[in-house]
Amino acid sequence: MPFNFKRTEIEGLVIIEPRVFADGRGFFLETYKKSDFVKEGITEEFVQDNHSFSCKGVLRGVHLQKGASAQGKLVRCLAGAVWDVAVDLRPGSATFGKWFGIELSSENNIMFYIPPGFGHGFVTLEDNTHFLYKCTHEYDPKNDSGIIWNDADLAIEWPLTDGLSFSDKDLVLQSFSKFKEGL
Ligand SMILES: Cc1cn([C@H]2C[C@H](O)[C@@H](COP(=O)(O)OP(=O)(O)O[C@H]3O[C@H](C)C(=O)[C@H](O)[C@H]3O)O2)c(=O)[nH]c1=O
Repeated sequence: MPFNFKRTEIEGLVIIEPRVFADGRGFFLETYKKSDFVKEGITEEFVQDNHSFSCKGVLRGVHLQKGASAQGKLVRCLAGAVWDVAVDLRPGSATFGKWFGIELSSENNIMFYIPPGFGHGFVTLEDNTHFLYKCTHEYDPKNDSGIIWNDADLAIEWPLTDGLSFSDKDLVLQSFSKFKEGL
């Protein structure tokens, strides 16, 4: 089996450890295989691939697309390292408002599947971090939404909190309570 799939305490989140084939030249690994992922229950079709590059201390998120534009994401770090966070924002979920964080890096090659309905964000732990991810819905800015990174109710434990850089948009994202009002 080229992938080791591990579940978390939040239903739907999947940690994926690819099998690394190392040899004298370097290594080879598969980053996605439909048949294995469908067997694991990750049946959504991926329709868009994204790539972001950041220096250390960049925090992107917490973002999601609303309604029918909700995106599932299969994320990984090609170079560098991130602390990646998924927040359960699925109305009616037993873990609504709960978050899960994991370090993804070019060292550990770990991938992370985040189903539609979750907020997603990460903070980069190293310079020259290249973050790649597959999405199950195309970009739909009309349905872009998010929650401020340091919302007290979500209480996400970010490993870096000082000297961070943000987009202007991320600095004025709504609170979790405001987000809930809109549901
Ligand atoms: C997401 C996206 C953005 N853009 C354009 C819109 C902006 O002009 C520019 C930068 O977008 P933004 O500042 O929203 O990029 P991030 O802050 O990295 O946003 C992402 O960060 C978190 C971690 C996510 O999980 C989402 O995929 C996404 O929200 O790229 C596009 O053209 N297509 C896209 O799919």
